[in-house]
Amino acid sequence: MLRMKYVASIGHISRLHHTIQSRISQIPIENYRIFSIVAHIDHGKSTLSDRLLEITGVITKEAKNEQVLDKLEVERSRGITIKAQNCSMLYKDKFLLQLIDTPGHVDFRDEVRRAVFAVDGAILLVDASKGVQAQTVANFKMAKESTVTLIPAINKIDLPNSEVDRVEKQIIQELGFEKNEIIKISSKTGLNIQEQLLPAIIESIPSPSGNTNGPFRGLLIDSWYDSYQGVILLIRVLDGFIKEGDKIVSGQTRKKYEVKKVGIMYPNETPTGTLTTGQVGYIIPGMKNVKDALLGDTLFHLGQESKAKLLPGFKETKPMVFVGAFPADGIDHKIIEDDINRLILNDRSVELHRETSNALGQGWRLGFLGSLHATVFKERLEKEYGSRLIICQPSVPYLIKYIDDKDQLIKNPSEFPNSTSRRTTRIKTIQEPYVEVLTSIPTEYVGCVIQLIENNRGEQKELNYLNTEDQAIIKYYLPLAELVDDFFGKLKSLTRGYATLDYDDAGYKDADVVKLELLVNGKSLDALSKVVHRSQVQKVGKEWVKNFREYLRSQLYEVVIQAKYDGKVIARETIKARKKDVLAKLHASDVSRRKKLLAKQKEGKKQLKSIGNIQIPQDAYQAFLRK
Ligand SMILES: Nc1nc2c(ncn2[C@@H]2O[C@H](COP(=O)(O)OP(=O)(O)OP(=O)(O)O)[C@@H](O)[C@H]2O)c(=O)[nH]1
Repeated sequence: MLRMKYVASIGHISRLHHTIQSRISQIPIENYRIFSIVAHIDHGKSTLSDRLLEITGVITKEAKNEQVLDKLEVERSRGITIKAQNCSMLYKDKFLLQLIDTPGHVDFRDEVRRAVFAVDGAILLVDASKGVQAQTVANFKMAKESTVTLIPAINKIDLPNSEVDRVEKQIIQELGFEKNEIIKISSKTGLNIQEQLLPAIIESIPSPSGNTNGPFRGLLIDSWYDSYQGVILLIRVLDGFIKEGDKIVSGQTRKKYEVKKVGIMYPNETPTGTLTTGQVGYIIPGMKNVKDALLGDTLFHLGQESKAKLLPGFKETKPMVFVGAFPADGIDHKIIEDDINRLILNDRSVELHRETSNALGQGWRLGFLGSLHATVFKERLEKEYGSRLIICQPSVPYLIKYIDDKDQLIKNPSEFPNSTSRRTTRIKTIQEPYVEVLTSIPTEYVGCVIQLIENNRGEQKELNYLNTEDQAIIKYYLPLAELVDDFFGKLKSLTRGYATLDYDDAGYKDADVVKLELLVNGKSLDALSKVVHRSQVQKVGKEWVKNFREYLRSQLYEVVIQAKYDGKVIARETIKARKKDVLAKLHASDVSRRKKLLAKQKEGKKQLKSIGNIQIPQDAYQAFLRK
């Protein structure tokens, strides 16, 4: 019975797919639109996507599908979009609207960049209660550079504290739009979306260009791994068409594949058997390794590659925040490694290397795009696999330049050269990564934010007051190490949550940095080493030894905790030995038993000493690192 029901539902699904395909085939390419939504974090992209999906019938209102395109559990629980998703929509059976959703957080800027590269237009969404923010400006500039058509829209106009006129003025004066171009909507209630936003998408965004009869050319926009189907590629067909069974070749890797399945995202994978010029959809090429899917790659029909032009491709994302990770007590190394590898299948920007620490044993060094990316990954690991990890403090890569013009990138602080090796290895300079940051704040906070930037080794570049006069945007250079060290948290608390921030890579600059080590009874705890600026070394060293002492339970032996750099001890704390009275319960006259117990205690001490070890419980590391 159950099986028949299942078969019937499969039949129903395949009829549905067939209907969608025949409906799409009636729509001419002039009525296709490929667009994206870009905005500052939380300004409502995912909510607007939901409304568009509802209006076009992809999802029903009753289904209460909130943030349908945020498919990862952590995206829903944190209410942020991490992985860009795509969905095709049929509007009144006359238009094929193809949306590429984008993540809002700055760590995922490259995903936004890719989406913008792959579309013909974008909706620039601004929250009516918050106005133009750092990421609005950054996204606006990025979209302008790639010459996509922009539709400015003020969202959340239903909010009682919305300031539509003020925000409209900002958009006109700061971003240069005309008053009549700006659309005012509520993604929550749906106000003006069908009446004004959809017509604007259709009227302003150009239809895709491309040679429908030419040799097939596909732009690889995204890829993900499905445990049943393998690697899935999201492509935009630039010329020609692709169908199931076609043999294709990658322009960048020259690897060949046979296309097993072809379809559109509606909102999940929906087979159509073919994709034609101007359509965005997925193909399943039987690719073994997701790393072979180079985003921005051009795909051709096998044998036709010389007849069509290869696109320049996208810049590969580089991990910039590195974290040591070790299995917590009782967790199997192999099991957790499998879990991490499974997660990486779907997050190609994570870098993974094995690493061994004298203090924490066998583990890994993971590279992430930013500190939120690192936190989200850890949360996913815990939520999706229930595994537990000890995560070390994040660090940034340092570039060592040698006299003989060789360069070396150090991603693990424990490998950072100390002063002796600096002299012997003929190092010319050491450089650290910088970012160019945009921060928007209410004007009353300008003074204290500039102070914070200076205290964190930042260098102010520009200060602009938005013409509405209550908002300022500061542009400055900041060492990435400072940004990673909760700079945003400090900025938020200083401005009572009003500050917003966006950053972009600004290359490497010379840095006076040293390796700070934490020693317990003379032995360096490598996993805790940190590279710090010379001006901060005393302060950090003192804090370190004090904090670590708090988390170490008293031991049978005296414990000396030291912070050391360049061969010098700069801070020290001592925990006195805990005396265990082994004779406490003994009767005074029991001399032989007394001697025996004292001898046993002596032997025990000798054994521990011979190991030369102090028992540092793992929760001490965990508590220390969490602080
Ligand atoms: N009142 C009101 N709230 C809205 C509107 N649009 C979005 N919101 C709310 O604003 C919050 C953020 O919305 P999201 O759609 O998650 O924002 P987002 O831009 O996708 O966020 P990221 O994916 O993290 O960049 C949610 O609580 C939404 O319910 C609106 O038009 N009116």
